[in-house]
Amino acid sequence: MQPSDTPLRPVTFHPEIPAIRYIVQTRLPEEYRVDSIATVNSLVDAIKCLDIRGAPALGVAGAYGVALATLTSTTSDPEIFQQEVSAAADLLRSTRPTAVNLFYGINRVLTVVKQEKTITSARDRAVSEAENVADEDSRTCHAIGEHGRKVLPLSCRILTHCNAGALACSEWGTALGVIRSAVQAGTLVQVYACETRPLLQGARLTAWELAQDGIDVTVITDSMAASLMRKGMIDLVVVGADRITGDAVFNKIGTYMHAICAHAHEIPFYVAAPFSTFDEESVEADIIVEERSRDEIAYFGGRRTIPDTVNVYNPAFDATPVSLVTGIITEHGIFTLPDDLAEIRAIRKRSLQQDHDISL
Ligand SMILES: CSC[C@@H](O)[C@@H](O)C(=O)COP(=O)(O)O
Repeated sequence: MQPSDTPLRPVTFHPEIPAIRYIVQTRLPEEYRVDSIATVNSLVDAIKCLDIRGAPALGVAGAYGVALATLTSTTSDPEIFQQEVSAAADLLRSTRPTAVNLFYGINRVLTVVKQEKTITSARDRAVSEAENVADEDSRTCHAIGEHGRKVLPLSCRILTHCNAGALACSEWGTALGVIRSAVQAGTLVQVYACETRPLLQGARLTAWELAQDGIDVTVITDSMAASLMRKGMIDLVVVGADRITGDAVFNKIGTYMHAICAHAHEIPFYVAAPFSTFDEESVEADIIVEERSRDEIAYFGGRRTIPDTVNVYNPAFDATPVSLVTGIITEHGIFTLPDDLAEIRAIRKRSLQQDHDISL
């Protein structure tokens, strides 16, 4: 079991080996296991099967993956080296299409690699930029927590969906970061974690994380949420996001249903996400929603639950129109769309410029 006094980091990089270590999230809660991988191909497999998952953690894994590619390349030709690292980045980009943070992390490291003339300097820059992506994400999550906790009443019952916690980030979490910061500041919080069909990230991961921290958490099935709201048992909803376009928030399938129910019951619905989750120049229709395998729905606990001849539709995410979102809690404060679009654009432009300046 994870020692309780160290921050929970689901993915870490060990350039001296070189290897990426990660908490095998598909094994939780039965087993807390940390595995090690030494190739980009193994990282691709770990991402595809959701051993590593959650938007910001995918960004960190993508960044580490590109850094790993620089260290595992055996060529001494700088041109071939650049080609190999770019091919590894393409492979990592092909793993999951919806969470924009994955592309953000990969591109940050690839950009610095491309600026270097020698293999040695490219490796050094890649390793330190990948660590920057991870460290920035953990600072960002703490800032999101600080901004978010201020909107919570002193005692509240919060509904969340999927896992937007430390396991989905570098540490602390986005939605669960808000909860952790609130608890730390003395707010009395009771969390209802929706189990999150079909892969149960809420039941397996959110419940595990919060229980580890001694935070009051109760798991409910996804279909119970509306009824709890109607009974006055929920004060607000906080979820994470995989991508935020100018008009919609993409998050785990089922999120939209909670947003509609919250709206019907006049319950605030917050999204907690870093700026790296914004894709504000796109709109909902531009985004590819990942469709996952039939077996994730057709089997439960190893047993078949659907006749073989019957179709299954398994989109991993849904889109919630921004009109249903009370506020987007970020590291720079709380925003609403479309009202704050210009400000979001300006902040994004400034931080992209900063990244550029730092990397030159
Ligand atoms: C801070 S994580 C936000 C989202 O990535 C999370 O809510 C989610 O939908 C994760 O989906 P997953 O398919 O488990 O990667």
